[in-house]
Amino acid sequence: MIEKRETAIKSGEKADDDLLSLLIESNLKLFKEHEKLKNGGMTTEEVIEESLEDLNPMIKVIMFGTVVQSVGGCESRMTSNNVELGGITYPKGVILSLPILFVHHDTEIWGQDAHEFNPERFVEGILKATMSGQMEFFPFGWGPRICIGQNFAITEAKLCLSMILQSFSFELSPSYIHAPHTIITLQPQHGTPIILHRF
Ligand code: HEM
Repeated sequence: MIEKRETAIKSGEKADDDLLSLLIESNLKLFKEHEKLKNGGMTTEEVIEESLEDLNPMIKVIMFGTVVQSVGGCESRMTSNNVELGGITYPKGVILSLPILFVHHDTEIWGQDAHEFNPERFVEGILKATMSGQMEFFPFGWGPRICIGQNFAITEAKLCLSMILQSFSFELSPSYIHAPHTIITLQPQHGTPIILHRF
């Protein structure tokens, strides 16, 4: 199956709209730059082996998420007819997306301390944390295209933090530079150097 699809993609045929073709296409691109390819190419086994071993699992997840969002997202997020939302009429063909970062920092929703890291605002639940009492916190998106990794990501974060906190206390290193930026999710541009103290 892999060989058949690879031949089709290499000969310029439009790839099928499914996961296998997306993976083969991105693998072909990656392996074009791979040294081994210059020495006669790779077997299907090597492609499978390499794609499983060489690719950092997190990069695979991000690539997949990005591909799914850019390929599938545009079709499902585009207005198919004129629609009215919040008093504004959008014509057919407009791509709508949720400005998560802006909504999460809106002082009209969260109050004057919207820009402060204050997890205690959620102490009585998410609805009570907003001025409107409405659901306006959606870090993983919402609706049918909500992040499929939500439960995994939350469990992983809780697990990692609780394992670290069992053995270490930690503080932010003075070398930390506060420069958050967004690549799908909000990230520290220069990393987050921390100093660990073993108990
Ligand atoms: C803190 C970690 C994460 C955050 C904040 C996050 C956030 C998001 C957001 C905002 C979306 C877009 C939802 C939408 O379009 O409405 C999304 C989609 C997606 N995420 Fe995540 N995500 C995280 C971790 C993960 C993990 C660990 C995985 C996989 C194991 C993952 C897989 C995906 C996939 C496949 C989609 C596309 C879903 C679709 O369009 O149907 N994410 N994520």
